[in-house]
Amino acid sequence: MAVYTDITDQELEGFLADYDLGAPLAFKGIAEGVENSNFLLETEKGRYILTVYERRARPEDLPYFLNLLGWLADRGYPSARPVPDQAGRTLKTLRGKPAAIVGFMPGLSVRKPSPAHCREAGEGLAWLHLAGEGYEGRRANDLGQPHWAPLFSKHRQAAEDLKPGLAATIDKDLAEMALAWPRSLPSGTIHADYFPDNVFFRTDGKFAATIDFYFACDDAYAYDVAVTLNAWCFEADGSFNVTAAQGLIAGYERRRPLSPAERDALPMLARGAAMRFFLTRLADWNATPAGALVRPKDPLEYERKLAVHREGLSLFGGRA
Ligand SMILES: Nc1ncnc2c1ncn2[C@@H]1O[C@H](COP(=O)(O)OP(=O)(O)OP(=O)(O)O)[C@@H](O)[C@H]1O
Ligand SMILES: N[C@@H](CCO)C(=O)O
Repeated sequence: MAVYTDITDQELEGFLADYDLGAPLAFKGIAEGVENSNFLLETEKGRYILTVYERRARPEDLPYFLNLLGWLADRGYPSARPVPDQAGRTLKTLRGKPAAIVGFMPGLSVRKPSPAHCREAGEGLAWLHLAGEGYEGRRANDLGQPHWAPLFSKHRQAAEDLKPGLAATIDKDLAEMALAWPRSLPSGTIHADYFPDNVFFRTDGKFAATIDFYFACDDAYAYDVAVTLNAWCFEADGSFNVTAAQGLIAGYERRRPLSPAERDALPMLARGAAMRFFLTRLADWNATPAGALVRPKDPLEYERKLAVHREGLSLFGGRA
């Protein structure tokens, strides 16, 4: 479950009094997600998502995220538009925490994406990159390559506890990545967490919408592709599905062809992207008490993905 903040009927009524949304008809907590508290809200005017921002999202970053959602929606990208109150404000406070209402996006996420889903998701990602061009908000990637070694230094012991010997392997990876990390690829606004649970499809399998922009930042577009390859193209047995990856890239290139430099960089970017999610999962694992209501995600899933990329398996078939 991810409802960390309970909202009473009275609090909801008080909150909605600032808006022009009519009376609430239904209101319920959403179990999915781990970061924030999300509620499905139905009013006389329509369906919405009310989010109370809980942990990782820094309050000073929230205008960046909400303005980005508005920017993308204005350009026809299927992302949830923030709803302003009567004074034009989209970022509000509820129970002393930052909160916002955004439009409800129809569609369903898929648990086990097929190569066809990967192709559609790839196209949705390229569309996002193009729609984000010109957005003036700036946010450095605070989970980008320069931040990995400092983050790992706080959690070395947890890595050793998970798998003896792992800390030294990660140290070596981090040193190699620091030397070889691509630094001059085309960059712009990226999603940075484009996982299957954040992408919705129509019932005919077509891409429908993207949600959860709370890691969005400025970084290389190809790094976003690499995050996506890792999240969508590994099989349950830990193998990398090259067909799904090729489909994802082909879908992406329907809208935004990758340059030769971006293609060449993908194996290293995918290795780094696996490191990023291994590290944040490791940190969460380390910080979550046994028996907590929200189970942290498994860091070892990403340690295995990291190991696959360490072997240098080519994303385009054969070995690199
Ligand atoms: N705009 C939206 N339209 C429809 N459903 C939404 C929308 N935003 C969120 N949801 C629903 O709420 C759930 C949780 O949302 P979200 O992924 O943003 O939460 P989170 O706590 O930030 O999660 P995560 O762990 O993925 O970072 C989604 O799986 C989806 O079911
Ligand atoms: N997508 C992330 C969680 C994001 O909030 C992960 O799988 O580790």
